[in-house]
Amino acid sequence: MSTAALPTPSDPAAAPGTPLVVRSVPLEDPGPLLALLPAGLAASEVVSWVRRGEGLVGWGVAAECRTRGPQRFAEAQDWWSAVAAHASVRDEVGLPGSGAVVFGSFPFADDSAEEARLVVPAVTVGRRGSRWWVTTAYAGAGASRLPVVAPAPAPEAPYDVAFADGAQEPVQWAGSVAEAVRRINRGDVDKVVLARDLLAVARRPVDARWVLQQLAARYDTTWTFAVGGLVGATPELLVRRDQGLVTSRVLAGTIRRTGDDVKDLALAGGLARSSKDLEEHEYAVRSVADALAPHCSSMNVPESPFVLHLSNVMHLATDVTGVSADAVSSLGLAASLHPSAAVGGTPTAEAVALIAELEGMDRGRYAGPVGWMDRSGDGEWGIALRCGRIDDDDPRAVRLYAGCGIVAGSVPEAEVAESDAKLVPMRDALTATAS
Ligand SMILES: C=C(O[C@@H]1C=C(C(=O)O)C=C[C@H]1O)C(=O)O
Repeated sequence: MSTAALPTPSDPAAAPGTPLVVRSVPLEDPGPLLALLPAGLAASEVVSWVRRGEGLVGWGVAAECRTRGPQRFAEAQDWWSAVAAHASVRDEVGLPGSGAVVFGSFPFADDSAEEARLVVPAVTVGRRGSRWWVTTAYAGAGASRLPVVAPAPAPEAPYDVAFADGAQEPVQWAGSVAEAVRRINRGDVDKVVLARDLLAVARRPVDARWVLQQLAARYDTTWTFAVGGLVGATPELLVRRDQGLVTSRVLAGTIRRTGDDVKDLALAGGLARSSKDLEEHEYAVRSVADALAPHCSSMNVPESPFVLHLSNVMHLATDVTGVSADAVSSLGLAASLHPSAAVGGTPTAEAVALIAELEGMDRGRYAGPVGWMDRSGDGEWGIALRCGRIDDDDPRAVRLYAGCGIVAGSVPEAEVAESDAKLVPMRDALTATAS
């Protein structure tokens, strides 16, 4: 694990490990959250967790931690507990997300070459309902200067983007799906989620702010996130812990939209009755309910799913809720839920091994938990889906990912089409032009 409390403009000489000084104050409405992100930042300096105009955005780095391997969640938790315990916090707002807050994004696999990224931004702006605030964080002594919080110049569209196949071409990936179906029929696993990647390369660095704004405008029921250069809009909330209430939105079972509302309504009805999709969904709900049960005193697991409509696809969805029965943080809950059967499979260990065998790629932080947490451990963690990773070293390059739950009844060509539909949000965000 490498940790560092990086210098900020207010304290250029801050030494690693210096306690953080954090202050939150109320703000007048400064304009849409995503419009406040300053221009000229590296993608890795931008954080976002925004849904329907509410949530958090941040920039700069007051403290950060990187870690990898099977202990990545525990190490991240230990680092944040120590940072939070030593921080000097003055919170004049007192809402979820005010005060000291950390953002994080974790690799899917224990053996990923990618690191988990934890960051406490130098500046965080939050909105909950009609209340706004700004939080500053810096390492070391020195006077806190309140930053200017105002809409920044609009980002430019990515320039001349070309797409190339990733680890497997669609035909090859269809072969991997067919092999997964054979393994399921042989009894190796009940369900496995297979993903594919795509490489987008622009002629100029991609501005994370552009991607975030495009995604938020089109997918208003999703959480628009950015942490450590991973940018996307996920419809799936792995877990929220908010003052003792635990919530998870489980998705599994998907159908593409046609764009014709009448047809889509009929398709939604078909999805809600499809035994293949209901089976796939049931595995995902079970895996979440089983993982949360030890941490909850009472739970509500609805018997049948509802259909969640997004602009590109519709999903079977179930909101599981519970009352927290222990002190496990939202990150601890996310760690015990990961990987749920929505992105891994059933049984978990066998499915994860099959993913490593058949996908032929490192998922990086795709399909891993992404979100934020405060000092009390409350926070929100989504599953990093419908996303891309802007390359740290070459910000013209973005790797996109999408996956599909495979069960006995899956048809390879249909899964290729479903994965294409799941790539649409990021593809569109990268190829849209300024209006
Ligand atoms: C794996 C992805 O999505 C997951 C798989 C789904 C499915 O197979 O129906 C639906 C929602 C997500 O839980 C993805 O978007 O990459």
